[in-house]
Amino acid sequence: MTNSDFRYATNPVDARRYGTSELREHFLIDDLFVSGQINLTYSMYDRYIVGGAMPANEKVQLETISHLKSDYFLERRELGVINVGDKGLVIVDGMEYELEKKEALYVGRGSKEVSFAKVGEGQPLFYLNSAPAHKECPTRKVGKKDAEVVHLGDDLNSNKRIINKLIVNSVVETCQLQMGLTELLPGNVWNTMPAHTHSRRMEAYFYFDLKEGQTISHFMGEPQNTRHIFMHNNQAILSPEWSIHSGVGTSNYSFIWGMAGENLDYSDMDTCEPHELR
Ligand SMILES: O=C[C@H](O)[C@@H](O)CC(=O)C(=O)O
Ligand SMILES: [Zn+2]
Repeated sequence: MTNSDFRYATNPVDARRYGTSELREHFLIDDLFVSGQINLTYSMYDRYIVGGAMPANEKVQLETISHLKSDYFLERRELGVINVGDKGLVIVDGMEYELEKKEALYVGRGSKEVSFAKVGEGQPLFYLNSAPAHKECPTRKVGKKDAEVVHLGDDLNSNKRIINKLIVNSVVETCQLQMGLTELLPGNVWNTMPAHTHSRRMEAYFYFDLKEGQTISHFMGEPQNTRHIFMHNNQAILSPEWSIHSGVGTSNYSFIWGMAGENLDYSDMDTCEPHELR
């Protein structure tokens, strides 16, 4: 069963008045993985969809949702899938792609049947991002060895991390989707600091591999007008194009970033230095 939720976009001036519950209601996505279900959030930020697929013993099929008014989900869209659980299968029009934890699959526009399945007893958890697509690009698996890897940060600033660019245009052709996975090394807790905005693209973060009982304070908002949202393991958050997206954990963790919008230029960011934040 494919379930969907809808979010309007918020402008930065209105967002300044939001309290804790409104921030959580508009930006936090906390119900991604439900056994035997696909849960999707359709947002008005570049019509980006964020979701999760958790196959039970039966495979679970990606169905179209009412917001798309399409015959099938990928009629006018592209899809990025990253597995954050045990080994699993993504089946695209009869072709099986086996994904280990932290491996990705790009699924091109026009693919009619997409389903998710277990391999043996393990529980795969497929994190999904989708954006409107103007043309068909070939479906392709991106394993961890195919990633473009960047090392950022250092121990002294508690932000030593590995950026694995998975679904980016130097690795796989896409229309507007970009996705990757960042791993904080033990003892390091800050992601995306110095923070940045990119008004050409929206972004979504999905935090995982956070240890039991720990939390992440995610920072959003205009650089001079920030807010925080406490997040737990396996939760996602929408970042409007005007917002920073950065976080600090009570322990280390990993997260998936996904973006869509005007360009495919990962480095097109406006950086905010730590002392400039308010
Ligand atoms: O626009 C790019 C995204 O925000 C992330 O790739 C940043 C990130 O993973 C990091 O600095 O840790
Ligand atoms: Zn960003």
